Amino acid sequence: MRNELLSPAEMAEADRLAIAAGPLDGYGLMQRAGEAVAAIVLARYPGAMRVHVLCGPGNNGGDGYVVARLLAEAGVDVALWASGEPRTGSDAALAAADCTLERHPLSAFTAEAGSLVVDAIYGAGLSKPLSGDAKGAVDIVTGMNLPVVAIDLPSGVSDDSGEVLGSAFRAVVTVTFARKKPGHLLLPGRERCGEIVLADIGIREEIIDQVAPRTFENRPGLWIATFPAPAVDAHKYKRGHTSVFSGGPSATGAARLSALAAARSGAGAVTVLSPANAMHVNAAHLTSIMLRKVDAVEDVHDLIGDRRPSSFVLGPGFGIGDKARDFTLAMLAKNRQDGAVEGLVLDADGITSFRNATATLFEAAGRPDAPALIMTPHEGEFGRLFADIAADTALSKLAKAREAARRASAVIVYKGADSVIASPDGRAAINGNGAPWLATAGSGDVLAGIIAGLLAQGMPAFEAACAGVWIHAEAGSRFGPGLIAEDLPLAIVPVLRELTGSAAR
Ligand SMILES: NC(=O)C1=CN([C@@H]2O[C@H](COP(=O)(O)OP(=O)(O)OC[C@H]3O[C@@H](n4cnc5c(N)ncnc54)[C@H](O)[C@@H]3O)[C@@H](O)[C@H]2O)[C@@H](O)CC1
Ligand SMILES: Nc1ncnc2c1ncn2[C@@H]1O[C@H](COP(=O)(O)OP(=O)(O)O)[C@@H](O)[C@H]1O
Ligand SMILES: [K+]
Repeated sequence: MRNELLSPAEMAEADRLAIAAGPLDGYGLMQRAGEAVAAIVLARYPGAMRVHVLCGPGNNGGDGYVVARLLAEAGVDVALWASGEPRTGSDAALAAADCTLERHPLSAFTAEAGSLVVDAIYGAGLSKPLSGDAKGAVDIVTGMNLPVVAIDLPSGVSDDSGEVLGSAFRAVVTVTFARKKPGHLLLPGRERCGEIVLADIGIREEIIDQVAPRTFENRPGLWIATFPAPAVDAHKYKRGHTSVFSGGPSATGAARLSALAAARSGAGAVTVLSPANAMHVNAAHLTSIMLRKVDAVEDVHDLIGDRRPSSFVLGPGFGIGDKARDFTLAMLAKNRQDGAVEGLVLDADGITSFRNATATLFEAAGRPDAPALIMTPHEGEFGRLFADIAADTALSKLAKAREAARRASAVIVYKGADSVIASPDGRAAINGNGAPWLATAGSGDVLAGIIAGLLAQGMPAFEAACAGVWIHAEAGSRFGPGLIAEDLPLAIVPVLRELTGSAAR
């Protein structure tokens, strides 16, 4: 299954190109869409006493008229409710003309317990918050807790941002066409869609290739081709060396979590870089992970010269201030070529340290041949580096991450229940396999370590970030209740095993 997500403009373009290429015209695509929805309704609700089909004035409503006609032809008791007249000459007007069922005004909508609702009020064309008869219908259906099958999107959910505009249906199943849309994955939209069924309406792969979408669902297919596996003649440094900066004596655990995660993700060698006064604490808790004293910037240069770690993590438990800034800039000043530093994962305190020095950081990251910078902010940290972007209510989480990545010349992992990974080259992915069990202290430290471990093994920065987010989320979701961050490095092992198996096929 392909992973592209289509924005409203891209979906409209795909429709246009598909119609131009034939053989289906706009009404033909609409009939395919309606057929797909009717088939789902008949398969999932064979015993539905009554189906209420709610049609809006646009093409989403057009799909609804097709569904109403097909269900009635199949012998279902259908009640048809309409909000507004389809525009003369539109595909929806053709669909409405072909549907001879009696039409009731949506403003008079009533339903009975045990009935099913097909929501065809608004889809991709949603332009403002639901009001009037549409909002009234949502209130009635929600109040009665009736099952809803949504066409394309639950009405009220923005397909671009996943925002709920005013109010929205909560669907059991949402049937969408050609590809999913960002609003199916971004919160709160994802929660309103229920199960998402993707229907083929005859928009071929070549058409999607022509549209060339830059947004993806974060699934293994997106990055498995670059997922690392050790070569037959691998030795530990060849598998990749990750170094993780530790905080002072009372803040060392976070770095060790990152280090362990980097090692589990396959880096052949991992070193914790510790201030002198925390060496004993770290030494007491490390076994296979190496330890090295690093107090000053010169120590960072020496380490890179001697041990050549290919990736770093800086931030977890590190402390905020000059030292974090100096170390970060020292690493970003190295050249990537000749196998020197591949990249740096900047997390937590590392991010916050640049709150008042963003231009310096972004400039360093934007230098040609600079190591890749991957930043992993949660919402609070994101606002510290990108206050104006964070405050812009016109931007979706996807657009915010994308704009931040471009500005910072960095891969941005904008964390949360719907993490977005964005590359400065414009690609972005939305993650959907997480679970709230991951909201536990130290979980982010583990994520930073997994990404750095993959980076050290030669995975490109965007792919490493996407893979890290997916693996972390998958491990946490499978583990479930009781998860603490210490469990995560081991919990990723079965996930890695499956990925390695599938990469080998
Ligand atoms: N031929 C095609 O282009 C196809 C379109 N498809 C369907 O067409 C849908 C998109 O159709 P449209 O672009 O006509 O858009 P919609 O049917 O989603 O919306 C129709 C119009 O309603 C108005 N509107 C939007 N939100 C409103 C609100 N809150 N209050 C009052 N009025 C509002 C707007 O003027 C909008 O253009 C897709 O979601 C999909 O279901 C599918 O049939 C596949 C083929
Ligand atoms: N409700 C949730 N559902 C899924 N993933 C979540 C949820 N809440 C947090 N996460 C994930 O858990 C991790 C938490 O990281 P972070 O906020 O940095 O925590 P910490 O600083 O304690 O390590 C992130 O990867 C985030 O995406
Ligand atoms: K809808």
